[in-house]
Amino acid sequence: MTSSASNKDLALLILEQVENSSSSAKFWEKSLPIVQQFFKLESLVVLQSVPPEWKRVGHAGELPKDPPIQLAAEALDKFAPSRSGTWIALPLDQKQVILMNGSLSDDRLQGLQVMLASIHQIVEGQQQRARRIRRLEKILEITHAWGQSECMQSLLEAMAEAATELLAADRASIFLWDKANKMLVGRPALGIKADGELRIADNTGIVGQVVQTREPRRVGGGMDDNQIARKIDQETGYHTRTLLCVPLIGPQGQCMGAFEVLNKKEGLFTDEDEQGLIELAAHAAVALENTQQWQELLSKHQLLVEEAAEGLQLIGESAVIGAVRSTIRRIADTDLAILVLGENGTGKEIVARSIHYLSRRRDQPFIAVNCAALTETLLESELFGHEKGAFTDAHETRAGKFELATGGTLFLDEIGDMSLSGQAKMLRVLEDKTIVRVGGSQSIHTEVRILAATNQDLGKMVREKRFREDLFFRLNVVSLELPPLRERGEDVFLLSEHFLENFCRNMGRNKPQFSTAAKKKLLEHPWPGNIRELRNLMERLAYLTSGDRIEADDLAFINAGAGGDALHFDFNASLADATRDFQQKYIKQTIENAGGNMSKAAKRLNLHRSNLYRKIKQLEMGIGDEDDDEDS
Ligand SMILES: Nc1ncnc2c1ncn2[C@@H]1O[C@H](COP(=O)(O)OP(=O)(O)OP(=O)(O)O)[C@@H](O)[C@H]1O
Repeated sequence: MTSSASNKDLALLILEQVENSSSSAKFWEKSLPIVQQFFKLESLVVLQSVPPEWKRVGHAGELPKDPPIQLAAEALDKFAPSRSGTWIALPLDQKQVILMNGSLSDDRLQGLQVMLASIHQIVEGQQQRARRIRRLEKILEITHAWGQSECMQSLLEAMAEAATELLAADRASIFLWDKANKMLVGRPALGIKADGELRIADNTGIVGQVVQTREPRRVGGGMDDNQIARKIDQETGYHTRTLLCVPLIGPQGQCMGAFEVLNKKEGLFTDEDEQGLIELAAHAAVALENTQQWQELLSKHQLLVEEAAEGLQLIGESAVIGAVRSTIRRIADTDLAILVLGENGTGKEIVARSIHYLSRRRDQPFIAVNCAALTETLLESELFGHEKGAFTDAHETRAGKFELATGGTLFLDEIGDMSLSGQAKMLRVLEDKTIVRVGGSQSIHTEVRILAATNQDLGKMVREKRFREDLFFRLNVVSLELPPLRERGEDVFLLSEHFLENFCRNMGRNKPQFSTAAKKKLLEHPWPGNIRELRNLMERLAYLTSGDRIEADDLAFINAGAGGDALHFDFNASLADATRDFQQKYIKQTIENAGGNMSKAAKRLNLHRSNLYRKIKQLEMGIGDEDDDEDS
């Protein structure tokens, strides 16, 4: 470099090094020799203050054994050049100082300071941006896996590990805020082996301050050291030297706790570390909230499964029901296809549900399809789903029952009513274990357990070629036959008590007792409608009787149910009309059962005799004119 070269030439030369340097150390390595040569200096050293030490960032010329550190400190303190003998100290920013050994006029020194400080600022800015990009890339890489985590403990551990790595710290903990109990729960907890959890009051130490103020805190290196809660250190057996703690702010702006890192491996936590931890904490809060919600959903789901399983009571002490129960227990946890046989209302669906809830599929869906209720075209789309536009009404793509039941159980009720072409499609799916949605072309794998039920004689249907033999064998690996209610003896009474108890509880009334005659009547009835008929009768008794006893006469309409018109409802009628119709029939039947004795009928209906007449008039029944009444 010629002596005529100006400060401007020097600046351009140094700026060139900014472009070509990948780090601040590289920049100084390249630019210090240029400065040294330009000013004919003996040596230069760039020092950075890292309390309580000084770190050498770069040098040119012969490295002095004993650089005048005191001079560097003085220059930094007053933020102006300082001289001592042939040494000059020039502050570059709040932390860095350049020490030069040589002769330099005050004028040239001032020009050099302005130039170096500006270029240093450019270098630092560039380096900061590069570090920020690297940090964000690292955070993205780290946090990618968090979104899929379903286990809180392993998520917290992964977060702590990521923070120690990102900030070159020794340890990290996440404190979740249990606001209701005013506690902070730290996990993973340092030195606490018992359950890996550290519980402290939410106003304790730096963590307490951070959650209360929602402001980050940095402590250590002599500054505010007394604020470190040594009580926690004593408890954990760990010595905290430096600490950085930021709040965990959830997606809705709520403070969920704090993220804390301890003991930076070298020096103190910096502004950039703080920024990095804030960014990491933002991702951590989202992942924690998702995992918390997921776990809440999971436990709610498990609670619902428990409730559903507990609510499924297969009532009955008869030998036949005992045998059904023991078969269910034996086959439930296999994946065998089971065909449940029995008349309508004998409990086929409740048996299928019991099998599902006793199997390892209990946490997965139980999906029931009534094959009789679906037309042939509907059946296919219902079972296998359809693609958008597959037919006129297919406005949306919809998954079929097979897909919805994946992992669980598919119950095909009234399988005997499935058309032959439906049976062929069903057989193909059972064999291939794949379905294709209507209007689609992609094969979708399904993994479901099939349970089927029918009230028809499938063997006879096979012989008459109305049911495919191959499908019959596939569905009928094990068959379970449910006897009609009339063959279950005393079970009728147990079921009656069970249903009546449930209905009365729902209504908030005490369960009435059956008289001996009423019980006899229940046991003698042929129950053509099976358990459903019995259940409906108990519902009506719960609503329509009011005393604490049920007499045989109260059961009058079970006979009517078998043949008469009392049980036939017009389901097109409004509720008001249906109620009126029911009341008319019920009163008429009660009067008949009482042999036309209006006082007896009124007593049975728990009405005053005159009120019964008023009711009859109001319902326009045209019977039992008060004057015609012969009883009393
Ligand atoms: N053993 C039982 N214990 C308690 N409740 C039962 C029992 N069996 C059946 N039920 C109840 O009786 C009603 C009819 O039972 P379910 O629907 O299981 O019969 P189903 O044979 O599937 O009828 P369908 O053939 O009409 O489909 C349901 O309310 C069911 O909960």
